[in-house]
Amino acid sequence: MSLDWGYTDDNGPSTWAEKYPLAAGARQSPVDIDTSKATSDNSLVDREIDWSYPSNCSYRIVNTGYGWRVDTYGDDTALSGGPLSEVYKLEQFHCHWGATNDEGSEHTVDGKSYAAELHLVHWNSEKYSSFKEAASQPDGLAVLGVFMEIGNADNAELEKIISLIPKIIHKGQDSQASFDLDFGSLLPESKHYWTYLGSLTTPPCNECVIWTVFKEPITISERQLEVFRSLKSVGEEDAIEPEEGKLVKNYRPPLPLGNRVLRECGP
Ligand SMILES: NS(=O)(=O)/N=C1/NCCO1
Ligand SMILES: [Zn+2]
Repeated sequence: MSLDWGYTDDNGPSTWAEKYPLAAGARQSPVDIDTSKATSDNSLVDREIDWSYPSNCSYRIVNTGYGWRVDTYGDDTALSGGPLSEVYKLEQFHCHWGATNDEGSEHTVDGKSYAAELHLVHWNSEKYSSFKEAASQPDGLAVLGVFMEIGNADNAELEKIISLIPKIIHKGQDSQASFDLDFGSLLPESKHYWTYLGSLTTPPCNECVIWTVFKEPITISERQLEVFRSLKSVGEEDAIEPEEGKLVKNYRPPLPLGNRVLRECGP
């Protein structure tokens, strides 16, 4: 069964509002980060953003049909401070990329795209009893956005995930693995970021996300990015030509910031 949304001309971002009306809202993500509009806020400095993730844990990686997603098991994870008033738990992380290296990130900075963007999705476990409930609330989710640019070397931490992708080439396939993932290495050294109120960038595009987009990118190699692009959006049983159904891009282009406030922490 084909997806009722995706990233092709037939089911891509320009069509989503037909089936998912929230996608046409005024608090949508991603946005282009116009650095001239960013305002500093001392409260972001006073309460430094802080995270705690386990070093070794079992994870499930799944091909959702629109990318890879690593489901974590939330316990022993915590994200707090910065723009957040409560403690949030890590639910999952995933990535967005493009067909070529000059596109792929969802957020852009002064019109510049990066080659990919990593999203660590957290939910407000202090106020709400489940991820599903939190995803229906304006302060329910906190997503960390990390830009990825092409570097000469492989990203060793990402390689632990990328090495599993050949097991989930087709939509619906998953793989269970326990590995010692150093999340700290998936995040940039600098804690400087932009933050604004937005939405999920995938349907149903709920306007429930407090976004934190780090200013400093991490690196990924061209080879590693090509592995992302080898994923397929169709199931193994879907008889299509080998080159068809490749997930060469899965990013939503920016939406208007409108009258939302864009704050920054750090130069
Ligand atoms: N790209 S995103 O905004 O993180 N999208 C989602 N969807 C479910 C959880 O995060
Ligand atoms: Zn995402």
